Amino acid sequence: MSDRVVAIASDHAGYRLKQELAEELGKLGAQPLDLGTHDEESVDYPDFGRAIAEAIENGRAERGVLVCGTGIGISIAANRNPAVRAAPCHDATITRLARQHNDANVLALGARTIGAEVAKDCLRVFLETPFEGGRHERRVAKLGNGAART
Ligand SMILES: O=C(CO)[C@H](O)[C@H](O)COP(=O)(O)O
Repeated sequence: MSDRVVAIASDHAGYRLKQELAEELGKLGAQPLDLGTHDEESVDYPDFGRAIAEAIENGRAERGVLVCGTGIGISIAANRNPAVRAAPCHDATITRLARQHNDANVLALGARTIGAEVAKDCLRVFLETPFEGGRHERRVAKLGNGAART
């Protein structure tokens, strides 16, 4: 993959991991679009889930990466936008399946629940794994999400 814009955002709990993953995105050949937060001062994760969702919806980014303490709250926030299919993931296997079966376009990670190396594995698999299509196409269509397949 090359020159793909990937938006990335976190709350305070995910800030440090988000910084590491933004650097990793560059190493993987993607262009990180950092939508904050920019330090460890306490903030509200819905604001950052929404920011990523808007970047996906308006085409500024092809995919997104979100980090909060657990990956749960920030993925709930992003999934309120119908352009988003955000998947909270904790290892490479579930990340691969989130791409192959669910065509997830946002990866959500928990900085308090997984280590940085596992998070980097998830990121690589998220970027490299194609959607399988076939029977999954029909099911993803029933989710009602309007985002283009990526
Ligand atoms: O994981 C999260 C949401 O799902 C948040 O990062 C977490 O709730 C933040 O907690 P605190 O304000 O105690 O740092």
